[in-house]
Amino acid sequence: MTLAIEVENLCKQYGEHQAVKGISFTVEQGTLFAFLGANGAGKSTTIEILCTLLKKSSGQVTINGFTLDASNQNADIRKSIGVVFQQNLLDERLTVRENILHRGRTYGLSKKQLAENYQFVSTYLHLEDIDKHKYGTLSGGQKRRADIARALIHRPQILFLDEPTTGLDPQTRQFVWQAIKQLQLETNMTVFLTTHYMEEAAVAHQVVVLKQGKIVAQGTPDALKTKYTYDSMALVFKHPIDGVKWLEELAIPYTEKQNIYTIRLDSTLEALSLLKKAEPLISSFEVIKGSMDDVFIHIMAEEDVA
Ligand SMILES: Nc1ncnc2c1ncn2[C@@H]1O[C@H](COP(=O)(O)OP(=O)(O)OP(=O)(O)O)[C@@H](O)[C@H]1O
Repeated sequence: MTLAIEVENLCKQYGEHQAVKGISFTVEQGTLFAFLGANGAGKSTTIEILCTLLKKSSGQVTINGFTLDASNQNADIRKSIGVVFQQNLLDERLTVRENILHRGRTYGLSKKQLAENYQFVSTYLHLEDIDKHKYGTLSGGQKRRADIARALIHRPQILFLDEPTTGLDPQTRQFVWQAIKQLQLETNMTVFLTTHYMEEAAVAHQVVVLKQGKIVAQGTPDALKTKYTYDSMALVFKHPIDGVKWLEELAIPYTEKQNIYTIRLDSTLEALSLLKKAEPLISSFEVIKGSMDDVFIHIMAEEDVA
């Protein structure tokens, strides 16, 4: 196992305010890593430190084997990463192609290499239809594609994405997200992502949840779901009175809302045996899997960390 990112006891102080309070985690090379937290949890601060844009107050960070803030190693880190921020950074007056090629030249890529890399990013981000358009004239989704392409032009080993799909309509969001996932899978690139969309975090290899500058949960999406959520089944009875009697006879705890009775399951399979028994009584049912949304809501509702 090769580690792309190692963070140990990282702290960041803004004057009196401690935004990041001694966090430690690692990211395996070639994986999709989701860094979650409510607004103000310290995600952007952490990303900016890892990307060499902000000085840490203390702690150790290693990116692609280079030590942050060690002599001359920040330049090596910068060459080995690509970053997409929440705000757009490209020049509005230049075309998409001009912007991206200009960026590539700053890495000292040869003409041939630049052309090859442009072809590579264009394939994943589908730039064909926008590459001659001025960046300033593009829609939000088109800009995002160009932003990601710019971050990839030097073929970095790690791509940092700070809320890459925020503000996009659902269709565009899905398009951008598919491109990111495809890239990660096919090129074995490490993707470090912050997002407020839990369905994106649900496909990550590893998730870290930050709250008020501290890590409050981490693990695979499945492990987090097992720990913080449960599956349930919603039942609609033909006659609610009979349904309630049945639930009470079997001592099954339930909640009721608008004549929909929800019960907790130990596993989705438990639904099968219950449904066999309940079949004559019910008019419909739904088995509901615990989701990453539930995980996030549960963690955020827990006692505040000191
Ligand atoms: N330059 C700064 N000076 C002082 N405080 C700052 C600065 N930047 C961020 N903060 C504070 O540090 C904390 C963490 O902010 P940060 O932007 O890292 O959070 P975040 O998790 O990325 O939030 P969001 O999801 O809203 O982007 C917040 O309380 C914020 O107000």
